Amino acid sequence: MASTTPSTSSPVAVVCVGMAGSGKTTFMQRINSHLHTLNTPPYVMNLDPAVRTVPFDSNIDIRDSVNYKEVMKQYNLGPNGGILTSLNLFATKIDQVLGILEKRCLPAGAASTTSNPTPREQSTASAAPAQSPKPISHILVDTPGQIEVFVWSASGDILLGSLASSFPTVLAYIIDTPRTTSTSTFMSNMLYACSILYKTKLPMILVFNKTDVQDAEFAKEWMTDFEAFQAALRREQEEGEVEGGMGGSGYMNSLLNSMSLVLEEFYCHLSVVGVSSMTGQGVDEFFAAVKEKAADFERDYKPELERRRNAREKDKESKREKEVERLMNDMAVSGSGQTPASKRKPSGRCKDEPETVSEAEEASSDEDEDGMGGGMVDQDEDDPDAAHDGEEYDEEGLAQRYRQAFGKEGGAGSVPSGEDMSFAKYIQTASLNR
Ligand SMILES: Nc1nc2c(ncn2[C@@H]2O[C@H](COP(=O)(O)OP(=O)(O)OP(=O)(O)O)[C@@H](O)[C@H]2O)c(=O)[nH]1
Repeated sequence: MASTTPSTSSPVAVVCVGMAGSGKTTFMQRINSHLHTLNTPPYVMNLDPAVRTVPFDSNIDIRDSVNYKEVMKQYNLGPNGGILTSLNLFATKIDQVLGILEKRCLPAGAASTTSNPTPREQSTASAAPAQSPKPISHILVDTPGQIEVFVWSASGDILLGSLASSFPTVLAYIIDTPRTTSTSTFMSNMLYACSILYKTKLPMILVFNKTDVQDAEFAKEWMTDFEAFQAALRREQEEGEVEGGMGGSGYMNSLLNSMSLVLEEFYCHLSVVGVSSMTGQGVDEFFAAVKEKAADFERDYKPELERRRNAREKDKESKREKEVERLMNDMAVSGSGQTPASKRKPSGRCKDEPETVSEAEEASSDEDEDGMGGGMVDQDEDDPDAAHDGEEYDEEGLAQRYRQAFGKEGGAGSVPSGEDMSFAKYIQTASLNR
């Protein structure tokens, strides 16, 4: 997978997520036209496969690669399954997508991969920001309305993780302000935002949208002043008691009270802006928050991302080493003078040694479950030449792999003797008997 260390001149990726109808697409349209007005056109990606029309020009559009309706038909899926599968299919092209993004958006020489332009790129080449004299400062990403399909799916993980490995990435969580004025819907929205922050581990901006209909000051106050939230809660309770509504529920109130205390810490990590995608009010404030969060990404989030990536690599490496060690042990068990006599059967075969390939595979998978070894797969993953399919998985290939394993561990002089090859021999015998 392509990975480039983002430099300070890297564009910032702004990923818009939010509940259905919160105004993601309208917001994207607004910030897109704002950047065009400033003569700093962004690079735009649409990841919503189900949207019929997009009110802005996108440089990369998932609908060019995946036909959502066809996916639903072919896999016999409903709308959400169709979106999820379309995203999965698109995620398989992430290397290509990153290649294009890096080529178009990173300063010359910084891109780690190259790629051919997509048909859309070719067709919109004249309007593409790549041709613009100014470097790209922002990558804008619109996501499907079904927020959970993107945020909680493996493909969403892959897309966000890949983006963040190449560019400072910021989440813009769009909130429908007029529908968040009650303490309970406000708290539900905050908990959802908290879960996304926890899941993605990316810096987040809360965008209270539609401020032309409902001012967002109340929300900002609730997030900074615990007592203001409590007062609103009491007010709702009194109204609820008068009207006999849910506001009077003692359980709900104490839960909301506690949640607001718990979330105080979470609020500190967020930037909050009120925006009207209709009028453009608050957009400057939003871009100031993007700048701040991009700096946070470089300072706090990137080292953590790199730490996790290194830990994954280390884990992979140690699994590979364990696997080679296991093979060495297997061969030692079958070889002469290396296994204690007490552990051997009279035939020379260890009592735990499997008789057939399927037994060996079972044993290997048992070990994997126990966390004892990474299996053969890891080795093959990193050695495409070692990849095989049924017919080619012959004894010669096996012998060669054993020789390689020995060569790696014990040097050229440690190629096993005829007797030491007994493990390979029994596999040969087993495969002849199959
Ligand atoms: N008054 C007002 N209406 C808005 C604003 N932003 C969006 N809307 C309206 O909210 C509705 C939903 O907007 P969209 O942009 O389609 O929302 P979305 O989140 O992209 O929707 P899905 O992708 O279908 O989930 C539309 O009717 C918009 O016109 C705003 O700032 N003010």
